[in-house]
Amino acid sequence: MQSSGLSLLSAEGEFVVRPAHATDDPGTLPPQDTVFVTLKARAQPAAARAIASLLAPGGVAVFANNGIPWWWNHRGDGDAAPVGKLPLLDPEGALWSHVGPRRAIGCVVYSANEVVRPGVVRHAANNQWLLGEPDGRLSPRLQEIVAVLRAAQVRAEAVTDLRARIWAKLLRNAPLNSLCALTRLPVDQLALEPGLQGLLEQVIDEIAAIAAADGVDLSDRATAAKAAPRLGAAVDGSAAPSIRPSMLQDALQGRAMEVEAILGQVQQFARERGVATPVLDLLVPLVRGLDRAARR
Ligand SMILES: NC(=O)C1=CN([C@@H]2O[C@H](COP(=O)(O)OP(=O)(O)OC[C@H]3O[C@@H](n4cnc5c(N)ncnc54)[C@H](OP(=O)(O)O)[C@@H]3O)[C@@H](O)[C@H]2O)C=CC1
Ligand SMILES: CC(C)(CO)C(=O)C(=O)O
Repeated sequence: MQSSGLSLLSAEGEFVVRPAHATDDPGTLPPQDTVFVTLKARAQPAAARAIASLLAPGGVAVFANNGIPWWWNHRGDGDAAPVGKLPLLDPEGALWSHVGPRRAIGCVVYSANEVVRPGVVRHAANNQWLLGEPDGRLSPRLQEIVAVLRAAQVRAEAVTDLRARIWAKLLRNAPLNSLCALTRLPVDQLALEPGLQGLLEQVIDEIAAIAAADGVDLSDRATAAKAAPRLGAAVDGSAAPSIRPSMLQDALQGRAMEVEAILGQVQQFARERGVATPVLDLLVPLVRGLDRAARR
């Protein structure tokens, strides 16, 4: 990025941006009003101090992530309660104590991408970014950030029901990311194997049942996710190119996987709410094992 900028390759065209600053040392940057965190969930706790030190007074960190975010239990009633922290996602509470959920904004991303070489990203499908406050308010800071993104041609939207949107995206990520990582198949080839299609549908039903226990009705979306699994994250109806979900990309490169954000914490919620999840119960240890092997 320092030498050649950041390139985006896409069917809609290609462009190169030259960032004003590109550094691996956030300490060299001045305080920021907004920090976009696009780290995998697993990398966030170790970066908590660096993220916090980048924030100007009144600054906010936007966490653009798949799965359950670390701030999930913050609903606007104080951030000191230890019960708020989710140990599977924030084991030492570093995100909770250094960044703090009051300085977090969540973001659900429908945009399939892969880094093909350093500084070069291939964009496969979709461009929808749903941003929301943990307490569901349509705050001025939320609206300002969405306006900045929209001015940059990013299809961003401020939402007041982010947790429901997170559940809806999990209908795709829990089955697709895990089954693609375990089989090494891209999304468009999963449906060619009848047994995999069946598993995928069962995971979708389990996610919908856990969401229902959390007060979120995903029946229609679950039906749609089963009907068009080959579309992956496609929300615009366009034909899906071959998509390798981020967890498959991690598996192929021997990187840590987002097991807990996409599967483990979801299973934990199911247990707390008494929802039976036989397929998730099988997938969680399998993907944890895959993750362990990939990182050896
Ligand atoms: N890829 C996709 O299509 C989609 C991804 N998502 C979600 O978006 C989030 C980000 O995923 P994705 O973009 O695929 O992830 P990637 O792994 O492609 O990118 C993460 C980046 O973080 C960098 N990084 C890791 N640790 C640090 C650190 N301590 N400080 C600074 N940079 C660091 C990595 O650098 P390096 O490469 O040098 O290690 C890498 O460039 C995830 O939650 C994912 O689930 C959501 C929708 C679609
Ligand atoms: C596969 C995709 C694009 C949507 O399911 C995704 O969110 C990911 O790669 O993690």
